[in-house]
Amino acid sequence: MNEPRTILIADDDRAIRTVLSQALARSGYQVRATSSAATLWRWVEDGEGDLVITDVVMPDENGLDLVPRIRRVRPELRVVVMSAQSTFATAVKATQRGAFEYLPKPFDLKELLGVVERALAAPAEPSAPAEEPEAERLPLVGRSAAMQEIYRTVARLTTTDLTVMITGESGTGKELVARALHDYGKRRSGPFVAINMAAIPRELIEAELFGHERGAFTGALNRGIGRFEQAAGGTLFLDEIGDMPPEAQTRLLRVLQEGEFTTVGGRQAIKANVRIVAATHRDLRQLIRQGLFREDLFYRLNVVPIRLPPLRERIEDIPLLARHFLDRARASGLPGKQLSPEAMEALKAHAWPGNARELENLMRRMAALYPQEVIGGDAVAAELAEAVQPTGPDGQVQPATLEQAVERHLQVFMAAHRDGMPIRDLYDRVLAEVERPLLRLALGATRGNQIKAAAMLGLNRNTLRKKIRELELPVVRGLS
Ligand SMILES: Nc1ncnc2c1ncn2[C@@H]1O[C@H](COP(=O)(O)OP(=O)(O)OP(=O)(O)O)[C@@H](O)[C@H]1O
Repeated sequence: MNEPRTILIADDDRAIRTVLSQALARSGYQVRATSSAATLWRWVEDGEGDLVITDVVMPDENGLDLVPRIRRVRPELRVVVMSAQSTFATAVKATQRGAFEYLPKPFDLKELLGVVERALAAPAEPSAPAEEPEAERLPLVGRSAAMQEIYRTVARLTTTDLTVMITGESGTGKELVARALHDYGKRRSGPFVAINMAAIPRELIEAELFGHERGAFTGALNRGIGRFEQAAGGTLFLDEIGDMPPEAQTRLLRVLQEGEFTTVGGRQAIKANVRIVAATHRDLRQLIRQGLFREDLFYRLNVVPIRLPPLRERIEDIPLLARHFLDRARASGLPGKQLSPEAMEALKAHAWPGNARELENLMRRMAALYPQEVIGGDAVAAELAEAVQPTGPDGQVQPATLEQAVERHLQVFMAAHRDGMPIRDLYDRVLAEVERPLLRLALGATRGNQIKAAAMLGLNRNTLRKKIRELELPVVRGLS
């Protein structure tokens, strides 16, 4: 039988040491656990252990500082870093200093066991810790679970050249993530070149991307260098890839398959030397179904998908982001401002259809225009109420979905009651607000036929009757 593998754990939290030790022992590993970085270091120097799991903040030393030292004396020894300080900086530092994996706390034990298994099975590769870019001033802000997952993915991708597809609504930070992938990746000394498919006339996209020869089309007076060539040695960011015209898609697919391209009107193949990061706010799978996007190109681009969640799905990030944007506004010369707790609540209650960009714009506007140093809740509520809402061709406000429409109404309602009477029975009242028009419309569509209306709604007939009574809906006689 194989010798059991030994895992060294360093964490100053006794509960975590116990939980980890028990779980690992149950899985057949030998475990040694300590609360201090110094003891861990001694074990490592003595040649003990097959894997290290270490916390970041320990009383005597920072676990992240240990990682490169461990990698230097024991290059074969894998290190897993876990941290409650779940910022982008920690994830990037851990990876760049040579950690095998980074796990934000709290983590799932099953996930940890999976990581341990992978770490022990991975072939030993001596790695020189990369020289570190300044990780403290990292641009990505937010500590929600969703953002932590993104930090981990981005951190892992800094050591590869894999193609990445970033999806997310407008303003969620797609370009920022693309830049982070470049700035902290292997190609950071090369150029970062961005091209937005939606911003360039369709007939010029191929020439923009691949360059053109003199006389290739009307107006091509000289040879033009394309973005592929400009980005050589660096990263090419293809923004709004869903808007790429079909011919350009075919050409791009060929480049991805063959690793080389020709300019428009040219014949000589040029080697492509770019890392591709693509982004879109559109649903590419739907575009594929509609025949507007090539499925084979999608699979070539979607090697590592990163989905950026809308801001309303990570409300806990709003305070951090709001402060970050106010700090940035101050750094750019605007007066420094703070947000009152009520202002913060008002920000958290907003639906942010424009995501982080909308929040950034609001913070800049308030920093520039609001006279007091502390911004109050009323001021934020007033600004948000005035925020431009998406309008249709007839100038009517058009919330994108029923959920958004309901949310918007509820926000106004809540804001109006913030300082006044306590709200009661909200749940029933809101449901009644939705039920009333729903039943009215179903009855209208079936010309008052309750049997048909019940079938349409998927309700039992008696339930529908009861609801009609409760909601005091008018019954159209003679038709049911
Ligand atoms: N997590 C974040 N931390 C800090 N700033 C952010 C974050 N997310 C977005 N921002 C800021 O919000 C603004 C919009 O981000 P960005 O331009 O990257 O969005 P996008 O998804 O590419 O938008 P679009 O699809 O409209 O091009 C930028 O100024 C960016 O710096």
